[in-house]
Amino acid sequence: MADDLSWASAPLARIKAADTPQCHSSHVGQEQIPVVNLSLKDAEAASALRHACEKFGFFYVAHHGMSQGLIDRQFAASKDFFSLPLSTKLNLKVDQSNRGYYPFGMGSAKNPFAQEDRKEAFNAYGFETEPSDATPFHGVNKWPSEEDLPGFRETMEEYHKEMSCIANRLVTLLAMALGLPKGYFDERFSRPVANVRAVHYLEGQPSNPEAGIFGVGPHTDWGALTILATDNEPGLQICLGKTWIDVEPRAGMFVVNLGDMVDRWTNGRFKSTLHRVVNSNERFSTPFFLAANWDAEMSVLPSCVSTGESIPAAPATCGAWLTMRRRAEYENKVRQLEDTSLPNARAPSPPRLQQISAQ
Ligand SMILES: O=C(O)CCC(=O)C(=O)O
Ligand SMILES: [Fe+2]
Repeated sequence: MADDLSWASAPLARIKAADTPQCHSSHVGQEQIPVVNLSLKDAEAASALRHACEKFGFFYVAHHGMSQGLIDRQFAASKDFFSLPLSTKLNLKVDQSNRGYYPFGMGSAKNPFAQEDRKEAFNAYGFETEPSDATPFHGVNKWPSEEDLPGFRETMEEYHKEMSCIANRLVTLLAMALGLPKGYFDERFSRPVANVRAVHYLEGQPSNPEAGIFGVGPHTDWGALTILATDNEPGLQICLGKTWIDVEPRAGMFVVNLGDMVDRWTNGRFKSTLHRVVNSNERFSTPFFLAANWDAEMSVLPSCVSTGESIPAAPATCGAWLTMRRRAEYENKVRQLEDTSLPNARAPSPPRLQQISAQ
């Protein structure tokens, strides 16, 4: 795996570092985010998908096939999890495996100039390796015991499994939308790095974009695509042109966005769009992140390169990509902490764990 991080901070045309400030203004505008109806025949759905991917990188999916019952059960399970005593949750704290509990105040602020994201989260992957596996994103999931939270694991695993089916359909449509054979991407998603993340934006912790305080700071997703379920609380915004656009929750639909892998494979034809969460109230959301196989290639699709077009450098495999994005984020954070001239040095620190712990 290459060890050079220079690409991560270089102003690359296509590969957006997490801190690229495309959307300067705090102006929030309106735009119709398209809906892709998954009950349509493949060709029709693929055509709608193509338009959405080229223009927005974001779309709703309707008639996706997941029952409202399972969506509701997942949110109920997620709320029960976050209501556990902090000490129980902290026993499941994330490590290099990226599995388990992200406490509030530790976070993964993706914008290094912002403060920590105002959220707590729980992460579980659809694959496991040996507990001793020190490869980033590998290892075993960290579930609360059945005694502490009966049925939580079963619900989240069922949700993950059904989300994987929707994701597979989207991957097929993605290939068709690019004019490729239906099964073109199947091989690179045969053992995907896919995870479900329950997220809780805390009550009494409203965002304040001017002060650099966010539910989630501006970022692009690292994987191939993300399928997001939210409660009825707004907050998600995407950067179109130079304006932040609200993505309102819509009953019965998920929000889907493309991540950096698809942006890279298509050389920017299909967009991984900058987004953030600006919330006023308590909010729950559950993104399902689909990345390709660990060893899948990051190379640009031949059909997406015109003669003479230059292609920015990038790691060779999806695993190397994920590892570097994570490391770049971490190193940015360290740089930020060390550099007192950065804006965050002047902003007040978020309250630490003890201060917000109601348990
Ligand atoms: O909670 C949301 O609406 C989106 C969260 C998000 O963008 C992320 O976790 O990558
Ligand atoms: Fe995201």
